[in-house]
Amino acid sequence: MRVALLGYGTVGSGVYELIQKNTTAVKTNFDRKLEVVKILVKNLDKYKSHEAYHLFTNDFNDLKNADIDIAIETIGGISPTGDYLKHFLSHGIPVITANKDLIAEIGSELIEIAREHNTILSFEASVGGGIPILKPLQESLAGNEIKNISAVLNGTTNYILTKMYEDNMGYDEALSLAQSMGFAEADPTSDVEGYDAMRKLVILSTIGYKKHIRWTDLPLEGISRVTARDIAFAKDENYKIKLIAFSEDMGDAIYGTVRPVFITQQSKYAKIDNEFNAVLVEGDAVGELMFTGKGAGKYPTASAILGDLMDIIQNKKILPSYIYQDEVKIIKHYPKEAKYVVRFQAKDLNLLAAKLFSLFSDHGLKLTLASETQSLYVQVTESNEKTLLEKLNQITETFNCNYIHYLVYDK
Ligand SMILES: NC(=O)C1=CN([C@@H]2O[C@H](COP(=O)(O)OP(=O)(O)OC[C@H]3O[C@@H](n4cnc5c(N)ncnc54)[C@H](OP(=O)(O)O)[C@@H]3O)[C@@H](O)[C@H]2O)C=CC1
Ligand SMILES: N[C@@H](CC=O)C(=O)O
Ligand code: NA
Repeated sequence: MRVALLGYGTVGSGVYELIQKNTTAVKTNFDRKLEVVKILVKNLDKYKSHEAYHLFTNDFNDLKNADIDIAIETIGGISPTGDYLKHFLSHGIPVITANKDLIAEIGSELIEIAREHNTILSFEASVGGGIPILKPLQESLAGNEIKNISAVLNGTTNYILTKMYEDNMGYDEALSLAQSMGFAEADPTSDVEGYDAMRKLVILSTIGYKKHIRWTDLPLEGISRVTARDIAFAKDENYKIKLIAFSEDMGDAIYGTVRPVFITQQSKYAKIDNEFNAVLVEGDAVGELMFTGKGAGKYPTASAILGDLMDIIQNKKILPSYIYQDEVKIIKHYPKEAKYVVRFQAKDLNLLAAKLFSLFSDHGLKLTLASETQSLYVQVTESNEKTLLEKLNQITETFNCNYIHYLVYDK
């Protein structure tokens, strides 16, 4: 089995090492010889002292002209990667990718090309890093109607929030650390603004509900507006803040979101820290299942790619059920009554507090003043998100202030 490796960064180098490590086992167990025959990178000079320098190239034509049985893509991004993948698939060559950006954007098109050319596209590494989740969702849970999916899906932001909470580390320092450990995307905006988690949620939801959702259609908030003071407030009140991805199939519509939420210490996510991810799936037959493990990093991600590789070696030909269907109706607000924490920043906090009491007369409010940051934290009991936002917007019109509202997530 002649493997072409596209990309040799955090994930690609991990894949290369794991292939070397498993060559004997693959020979013994499957009677196949695994061999990396080409490695595509951008900057060839970086690899001059690599023991396998002769395999490296920065010219895709070298891969086109080589005799290749499997392509593994760990470059990332949409272009030129999308064209590379189309080339392999349209020549009947199986492709494994860790690229969630590409799958969320053109996964359906790529799978159609694979189907037409009787080959495979697999992408277990694209969601939840090392956690086996796509295969269990599609194959092991095939007898279930999937009701909802909720998850911590981004290692970088979970790492940042953990370090800010546990060690009082600053946001920038925590992000730099996550980058140095290879968790973050080339452009970490994808991580911190929630795009990465949203793309993963959409991949999970498309496979789980068999309804395609565009990742740009769902409401999204990352962690860039979460302050150290918010985290301190959460700690004082016995909560934690997590970036949660959540979707629910409501029959004729889908609710889906990525947003920072408050969770209690009893939450299933309370101990999912650092680069760990967790995916909670509810099926009508099986009930709730939780999958957890390292969602980012060199070896966990390479592990998922090796899993896909073993399936291809064994000639398993199950394509992910990642297909476009009719337009799906999207619900924009959280569909259940819930508690919220709102943080306001305003000049006159006393006047703001008075206005809040008059507006929320029917709800138990708990107010906490944080005058050192000119903020007021307001805990609102059972509320409908749409109504809550109408009231909050009324306040921002009256006062010169801004706010962030956190759902208190009950899983
Ligand atoms: N890091 C992680 O924990 C995880 C990453 N992923 C996904 O895996 C993929 C790779 O991520 P990661 O390994 O972290 O990224 P890196 O930035 O560490 O590595 C990217 C690699 O791709 C090469 N490359 C970049 N652009 C080109 C190009 N135009 N042509 C040829 N080669 C190119 C780079 O070459 P050079 O070395 O010369 O610069 C480098 O070797 C992404 O899709 C990411 O989202 C998925 C799960 C987890
Ligand atoms: N940047 C991603 C890497 C894995 O997908 C993350 O932090 O989770
Ligand atoms: Na995975």
